[in-house]
Amino acid sequence: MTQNTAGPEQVHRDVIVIGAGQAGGPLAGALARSGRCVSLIERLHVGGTCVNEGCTPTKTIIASARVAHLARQAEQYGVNTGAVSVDFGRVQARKNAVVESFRSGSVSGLQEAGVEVIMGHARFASSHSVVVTNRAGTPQEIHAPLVFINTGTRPRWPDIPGLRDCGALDSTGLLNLGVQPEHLVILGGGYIGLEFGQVYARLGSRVTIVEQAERLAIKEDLDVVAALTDALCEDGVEFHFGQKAAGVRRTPAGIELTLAGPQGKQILAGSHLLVAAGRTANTDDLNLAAAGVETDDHGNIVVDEHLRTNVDGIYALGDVKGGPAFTHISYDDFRIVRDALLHGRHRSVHDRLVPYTVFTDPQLARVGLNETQAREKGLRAQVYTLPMSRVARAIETGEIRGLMKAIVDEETDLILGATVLGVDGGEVLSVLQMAMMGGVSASAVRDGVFSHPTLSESLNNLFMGTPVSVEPEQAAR
Ligand SMILES: Cc1cc2nc3c(=O)[nH]c(=O)nc-3n(C[C@H](O)[C@H](O)[C@H](O)COP(=O)(O)OP(=O)(O)OC[C@H]3O[C@@H](n4cnc5c(N)ncnc54)[C@H](O)[C@@H]3O)c2cc1C
Ligand SMILES: NC(=O)c1ccc[n+]([C@@H]2O[C@H](COP(=O)([O-])OP(=O)(O)OC[C@H]3O[C@@H](n4cnc5c(N)ncnc54)[C@H](O)[C@@H]3O)[C@@H](O)[C@H]2O)c1
Repeated sequence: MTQNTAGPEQVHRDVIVIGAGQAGGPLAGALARSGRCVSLIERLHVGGTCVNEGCTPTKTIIASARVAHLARQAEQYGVNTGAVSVDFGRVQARKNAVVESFRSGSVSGLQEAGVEVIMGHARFASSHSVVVTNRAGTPQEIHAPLVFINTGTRPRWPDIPGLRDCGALDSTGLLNLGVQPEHLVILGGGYIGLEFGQVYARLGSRVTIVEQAERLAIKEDLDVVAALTDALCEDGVEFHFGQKAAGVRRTPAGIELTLAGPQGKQILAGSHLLVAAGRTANTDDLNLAAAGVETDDHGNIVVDEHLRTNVDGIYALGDVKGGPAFTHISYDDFRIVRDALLHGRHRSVHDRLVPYTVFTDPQLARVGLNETQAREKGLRAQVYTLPMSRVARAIETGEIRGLMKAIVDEETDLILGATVLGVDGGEVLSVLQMAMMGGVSASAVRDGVFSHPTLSESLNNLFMGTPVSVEPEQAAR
């Protein structure tokens, strides 16, 4: 239904979805297929961060970097390759082709479902209306009783003198850079810093990561962090821990970062600077005040366990609610909302496990509790550990870096959490996660029959080992 008034054209729909990310696109499709009239507003690319500048492009170039790495190791396997060189243009072209195919798949899925996709930037005009100027320059005010916000996040640029003017890149900028950096300096040793750091080191760049914390991955157990740090150093990544950038400036050769740490000031020069210091919710430009939607001190939208904001009929899904910022979580947010609205099933965000995998090599994958957390909680638990150097499959394939750990409840023998730092760690972790989801005990996994020689088969060995109790003096359950 369309009305002509002064100002923007007034349009009425059943549903507005803002942002075509990992929740917004599937939700718009599901609601349209259920017969609702749905407008999906997206300002840049359908598919959002994951498809266009996140998971898909990074995992595609990680694959190229892994091939370069293996080719350099070829001699150890008795294979001669000659000198290994990287054609950076072809690496980028392969990545772009995969991104394009995923993106166009998302677009055609929405078209088939009958979703009206409007390419433009949405702003709230009231609690249940949104103004958008589409790419043809036509302003519209769209009204709907249901509004879903899936606007995601963007890179956070720390407030460092000179940072904005020195030609630094964020992850999106680096993915689009046509040349391979000679010396990539990375500010931040989190997910993005580590994945990009190893990629570029393996492609042939010099890489230096500056991390303000005293070590990597502060949420992880110390033995896991030490093994990950060693693996990355072995691949040529250099680290500066406990250092803050006090300033940065552009030089004829690239950039120069002034670091301030316990040892005083230090200058670090590089050809390019990647800012990988976290991300900020895309809420500041939504005019949320007009809708009355509440945000927290960081600008994240506040939601309840069913993803409802404080305003009736407005939901927020994905990273914009402050994380956990993963594609699988955003997609599950979609399923929670879809099931509540279309199938009358009301699941809470608290009912799910939140696994994650850092796609370094070895991958760092984790679900549930680690040893440190079990100790902090004073749980009566056992810790099982198996180095990858004792996994038959890893020895055969020559990829023995890392370790597996599992935390098991002393009383029930159920798995409370696991960390796998190893080749294909994310896949092995999923086996342990399935055991957690199904209430399968550690003894049952120990005695399970798995194909030989797979990485998963080594879970027999993990639970055959002698466990260590989480420090008994702190056990208080
Ligand atoms: C480099 C990188 C690598 C990553 N790798 C992984 C990985 O391996 N695994 C993993 O699980 N996660 C990964 N992530 C995180 C993952 O990409 C996000 O968690 C995921 O995309 C979920 O995002 P979302 O659905 O909340 O929104 P997004 O995918 O961010 O989509 C939000 C969309 O909203 C649009 N938008 C914003 N504001 C407006 C507005 N006002 N009007 C209209 N449109 C708007 C944006 O253009 C965007 O398309 C990675 C992220 C990055 C940056
Ligand atoms: N494989 C994956 O699942 C994957 C991959 C990439 C990104 N992501 C998601 O994207 C999010 C953002 O990634 P990210 O790496 O930007 O953030 P992050 O929060 O993972 O890491 C940021 C790091 O930068 C450091 N830092 C912050 N300010 C700094 C400064 N001024 N100087 C030096 N160090 C500084 C922090 O201490 C932290 O270690 C992640 O939290 C994750 O949810 C997931």
